[in-house]
This record gives sequence, C-alpha cells and structure tokens, in this order.
Amino acid sequence: MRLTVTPENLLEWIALKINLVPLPLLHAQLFPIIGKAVLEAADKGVFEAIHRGRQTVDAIAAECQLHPKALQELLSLLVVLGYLRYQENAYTLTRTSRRWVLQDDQESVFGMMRFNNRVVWPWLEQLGNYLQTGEGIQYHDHLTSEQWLHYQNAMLAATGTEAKEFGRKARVPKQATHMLDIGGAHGQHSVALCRRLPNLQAVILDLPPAIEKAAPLLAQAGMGDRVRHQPGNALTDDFGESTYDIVLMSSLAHHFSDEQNRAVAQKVAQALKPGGVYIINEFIRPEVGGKSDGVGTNLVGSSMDLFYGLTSTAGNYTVREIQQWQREAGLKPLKVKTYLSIPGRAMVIAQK
Ligand SMILES: C[S@@+](CC[C@H](N)C(=O)[O-])C[C@H]1O[C@@H](n2cnc3c(N)ncnc32)[C@H](O)[C@@H]1O
Repeated sequence: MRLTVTPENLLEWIALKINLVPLPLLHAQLFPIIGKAVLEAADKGVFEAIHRGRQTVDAIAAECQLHPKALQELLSLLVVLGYLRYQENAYTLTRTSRRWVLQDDQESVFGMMRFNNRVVWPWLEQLGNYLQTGEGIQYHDHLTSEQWLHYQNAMLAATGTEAKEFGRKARVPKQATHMLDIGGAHGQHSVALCRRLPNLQAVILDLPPAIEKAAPLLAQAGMGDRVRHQPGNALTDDFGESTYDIVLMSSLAHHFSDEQNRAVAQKVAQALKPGGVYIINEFIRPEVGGKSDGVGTNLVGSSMDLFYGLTSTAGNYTVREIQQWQREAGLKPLKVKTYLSIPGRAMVIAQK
C-alpha cells in the first residue's frame, strides 16, 4: 500500500510529471496539520456531534464547545479528506467516518485516535533526540494511570478488525485446549480463537497496570473463565513445560530487542506441547533497501519501524528474523499468513 498524489486536472498532471511541484511540502507542511486535525476532530467530539444530528457550524460548535471560525476551518478540511459531506449548510458523516471513527462502534479506531492525540503526539517531539541517541522512550516504564487507560483502549480499537480475521485464519491445532497470549491486553485475539474452538481456554499474560485497565475491556466479551488474565512479565517469567497448544505474541516483539525475542522463543518452545504452534503477530519490517518479501509493505512497515524505534528502542522485524528466533528454539516455521484488512501485518507461525 502506498500514499500517492492524484492530480485533479491535466495541468496538475503535467506539473507533477515534470517535477514542478515541491512534493516534500506535502509531508512537511500538509501531513502534520492533517494528522493533528483528524485527531482533534475525534477527540473534541466533532464526529459524535454530527452523528447526533448537529449539522450546522453553530450547532456543532455549541455542542463541542469550540470556536465557530476555527471549527469552520476544521470542517472544511474534513470535507476534503472525505470524513464529512457538506450540502445546504449542513454537514453529515460519510461512510468512512460512520464505520471507523464513532466512539462506540466495535470496529471503530476512535480509541487509537484519542491515545495518539493525548499521549503519542508529544512523544513525536522526541524523534530528533531518538535519531541522535538511538534511545527510545520505553513508554511501558513511564505511563500514568490515565495514559495506561488510553493505551489499552487504543489497543482494543486497533484490534477491532484484525481479531476477526485472526480468528478465522490463524493456523492452530483443531483440538487445542490451552493457549497462552503473551502481552494479550484486551484479549481479543484469544476471544476470537476461543469462539472458533469450543474446547479452548486462554491465559493472557500482561503487566499488572495493563491488566487493571484491560480487564473491563475483556469482560465485555463475555467469555467468563475461558479467557483470563495473569499478571506477569514475559521477560522474567517462566511459561512452564509442555502446557500449551497455542502461544500467541501479538504486537509485543516490536518492544523487545532481538536478544530478548530469542530468549522468549526458547521459553515458548519449552512451554508448547508437541504439535503446538507459536504465532508471532506483527507489522513486518521490509528488508533493508525496501525489497519486499511479499509481506512487509514499505509504507506501513517502515513507518511503524521508526515509530516503534522511537517509542520502545526496538522496532519491527523482517519475516526472516522472526523465523530465525523460532528455528533457533527448535520450532519449524509454517506458511506465513497475511491480513486482507491490515496491509503489512502478518502471523509468522512455527510448530513444535
Ligand atoms: C502493543 S500492545 C499489544 C496488545 C495486544 N496483544 C494486541 O495485539 O492488540 C503490547 C502489550 O504488551 C504488554 N507488555 C509490554 N511489555 C510486556 C512484558 N514485558 N511482559 C508482558 N506483557 C508486556 C503491554 O502492557 C501491552 O498490553
């Protein structure tokens, strides 16, 4: 998947073709304001207000307690971006915003937008420092209680679409009864697999402050004791021996160094029953030089790699690197599964 600039008429087409348009201004001047505008619109409740029937600038401004002139500027941009439609002085939501940005929708990314607006945006200020020092933020060590809440809501929001596809596609033993979900947070991947496999129950291992905020999110799934939290630390805890048919680690490898991931894979291999599988579910880093392995997309993989570097010092890994950890732990890599709904993301699966 790529971001491209589409000319709106012949003259623009020619100007782009002969390199007359300073394209870096797109990234340098437009992208920052576009990104922040969408985050603020969600966070200030603009989409919700329109959804509740406030359609004029004044009505939306009153409901969201915003300045009408400033709001008008924001709304005009949201129309251009395809979030809103404008007709006869009234704003309405488009299909995109109805499906993806309303607060209570199951697949909505609203939680991620609020987390990015309130917690992540200030982190981006530190990118220059990261580039000079190589030292990332290691945010798990510093979050406040409120930030943990936004973080866990964001993880749930990011998984709304993915978990369904994961539940359908993940290659797991049909008779599986025990699953360990390392850094599983809200538990939606485990929930999806438990819905598919009637005899399966899952343990979600996560840090105590994460569980405090994720427990109510998991409870909403109504799985009772079949999916339960276990406070701990994947880097220091033992996972047991020949206990699990499935071990999943989703979106946690990018917080760990190569060495830490190798050590986790060794513990996982020991904890798996023969025939059991270790699934590392991740955004995939394209090989250096942008060569695609058919999984990592350059745009998603490269931007997430830099983001995870900034926020946790580690970063994404290539399929080859992930399979290397699995091989060294004595596991046999199986066919990599990709997602239709989330480009650049994959399940890297290996069997004991
Ligand atoms: C990016 S979230 C991924 C959540 C979920 N697995 C998903 O894919 O949506 C990473 C999770 O790993 C947890 N985590 C971070 N370090 C951990 C550690 N050392 N041991 C266990 N869990 C950890 C975090 O608290 C967080 O819930």
